[in-house]
Amino acid sequence: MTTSTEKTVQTVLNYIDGQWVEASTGQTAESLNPANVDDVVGRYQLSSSEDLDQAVEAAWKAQKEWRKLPGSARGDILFKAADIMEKRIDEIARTMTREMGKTFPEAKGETARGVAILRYYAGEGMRPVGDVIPSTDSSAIMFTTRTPLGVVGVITPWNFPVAIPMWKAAPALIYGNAVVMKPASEAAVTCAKVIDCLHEAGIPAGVINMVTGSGSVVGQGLAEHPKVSGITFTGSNGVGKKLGQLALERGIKYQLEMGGKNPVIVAEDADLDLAVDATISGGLKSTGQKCTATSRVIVHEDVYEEFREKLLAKVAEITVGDGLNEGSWMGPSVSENQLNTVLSYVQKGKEEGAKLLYGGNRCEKGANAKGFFVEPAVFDEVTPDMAIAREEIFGPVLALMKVSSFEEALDVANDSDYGLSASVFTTNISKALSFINEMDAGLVRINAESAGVELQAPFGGMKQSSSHSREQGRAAIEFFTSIKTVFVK
Ligand SMILES: NC(=O)C1=CN([C@@H]2O[C@H](COP(=O)(O)OP(=O)(O)OC[C@H]3O[C@@H](n4cnc5c(N)ncnc54)[C@H](OP(=O)(O)O)[C@@H]3O)[C@@H](O)[C@H]2O)C=CC1
Ligand SMILES: CCCCCC(=O)O
Repeated sequence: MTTSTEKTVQTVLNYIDGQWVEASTGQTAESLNPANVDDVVGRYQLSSSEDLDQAVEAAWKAQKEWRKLPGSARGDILFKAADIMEKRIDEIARTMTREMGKTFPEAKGETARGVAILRYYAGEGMRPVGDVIPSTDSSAIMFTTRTPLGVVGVITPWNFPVAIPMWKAAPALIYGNAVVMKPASEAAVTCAKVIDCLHEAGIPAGVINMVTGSGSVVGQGLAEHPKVSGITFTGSNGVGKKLGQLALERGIKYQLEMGGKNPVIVAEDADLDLAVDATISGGLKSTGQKCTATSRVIVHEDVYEEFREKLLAKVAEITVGDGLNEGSWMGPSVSENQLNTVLSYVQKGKEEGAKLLYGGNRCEKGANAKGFFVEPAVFDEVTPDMAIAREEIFGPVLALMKVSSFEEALDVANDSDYGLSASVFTTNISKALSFINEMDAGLVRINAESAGVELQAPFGGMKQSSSHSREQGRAAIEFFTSIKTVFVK
C-alpha cells in the first residue's frame, strides 16, 4: 500500500483493481500532523480523472460477480477484515491521531467502532432482505427482494476517518455493491490503512477502490461518472448540496450527511453535574469537530449561574496538547484553516456582544507552538441571532443561552437551520416526552450527550443536516439497495 521514500515518510498509493498504484499525475501531497507540522505523516496521490476512470471501470467489472456471491460469502470477507483491523488497531489509531489530531484514546475507540461496524454488516449477509406479500391471485406468489445499486461513490470527511468510511463502505459491500472511495485529504493515510485491511482479507480485485486527491476533481468526478449509480457523502453543506444537484441531474441516488448546530437543554430539575460532564464531552471531545457536537447550551434561569460555574470549573481543567501524549484531553484543530475558522468565530462572538467567559485563544506555548491548538471557548449571554448560535463552527466553542421556561428552551433549540442531534437533561418525564415529540432532530437524547450514536441505530439529520435518508444499522439497506416486487404465476 505504500512505497518507502525519503527516510520514514510513507507514500500511500491509490488502491485500484486490487493493486496499490501511483496516480497518473506522478504528483503527491503531504499529510501533516496538526499537532506538529514538522511531522509528515505521509504522502498521498494527487489523482486525475483518468485515475478515477480506472477505479470506476474496475468497480463496474468486479460488481458483476460480487453481486452474485451469496451474502454469507461477502460477509466472510468483512469478518476477516474486522479481525485484521482489530489486530492493527494501535497502528491505525496512532496514524489517525497523527493525521487529524484526535487523541489516541478517541482514535482507538473509533477504530474499535470500525471493527464492530464491519462485523455488524458481515452478519447482514445472512439476514432477510424482503417480504412475502399475499397476492389476490391464489395461484400466484408475490414477494419483495432487493438489488444492489451497482458502483457506489463514497466521499468521506476527516473527522471520523475510520468509522464513517466503514459505515458507508461495509453496508454498500454486503448488499452487493462495488465501491470507489474518496477520503478527505486530511485523512488519506488513515484511510489507506483501512482499505489495506480489506485487501489483506482477500476482497476480490475491483470490489473496493480508493482514489485520493482533490475533492473537486475526484469527489466531483464520482458524482459525474456515468457508471456510478449512487453517491454517499458526509461533509459540509456547501459541498454536499453541489453533489446532490449533480446526482439529481443524472438521476442517481444520493445520500448527504452534513452540518449540525446541536443544542443541549438543561432544565431546572436536571442533574447538573451530569449535564456539565455531557456538555464538555459532547461539545469539546475531538476538539468539537463532530457533526453531532454540542454547541448551543440552553439553560433554565433557575440553575443558570450554578451550571455556568460548574461548567467553567471543569473546562478550566482541560489540557490541550498532542493527542499522542497521555496528558492531553483535547488535541488540535485538523488544519490551520480550521483553526482560523474557530478563531474567527470567537472574534465574531465578541463583536456581536456575547461575553467570552473562558478561552478561545490560540495555544502557542511550548510544543503546542508547532500545531494548530486552540483553548476551548465558553461564551455567555448568547442570543439566537448571533453567528455563534446559528452557524456550524466545527471547533471547541460552547454558547450559553438563558431561558425562563421549558417551552422557551424548546423554541430556542428548534430555532436552527440544522436538525441533527439534540440532548436534554431533566428528571421530569413529561419534559422528556415533550422533548422527544417536539425536538426537530434526527437524534434526540435524554440525559446523554449529543454525540456518540451507536452503530446499530439509524443515523441522520433533519432540515439542512441531511438529505433525509438514514445511515447505520439496518437503515443502511434502504440507500444501498433498490426494492424489487416480484410476482410469480
Ligand atoms: N457533517 C459532518 O460530519 C462534517 C461536516 N464538516 C463540515 O465541513 C467543513 C469542512 O470540512 P471538510 O472535511 O473540508 O468538509 P468538505 O465538505 O470540504 O469535504 C468533505 C469531503 O468532500 C470532498 N470534497 C471537497 N470538495 C468537493 C467537491 N467540490 N466535490 C466533491 N467532493 C468534494 C473532500 O475532499 P478534500 O478533503 O480533498 O477536500 C472530503 O473528502 C467543516 O468545517 C464542517 O463544517 C466536515 C466534516 C464532517
Ligand atoms: C459525522 C459525524 C458522526 C458522529 C458520530 C458520533 O457522534 O459518534
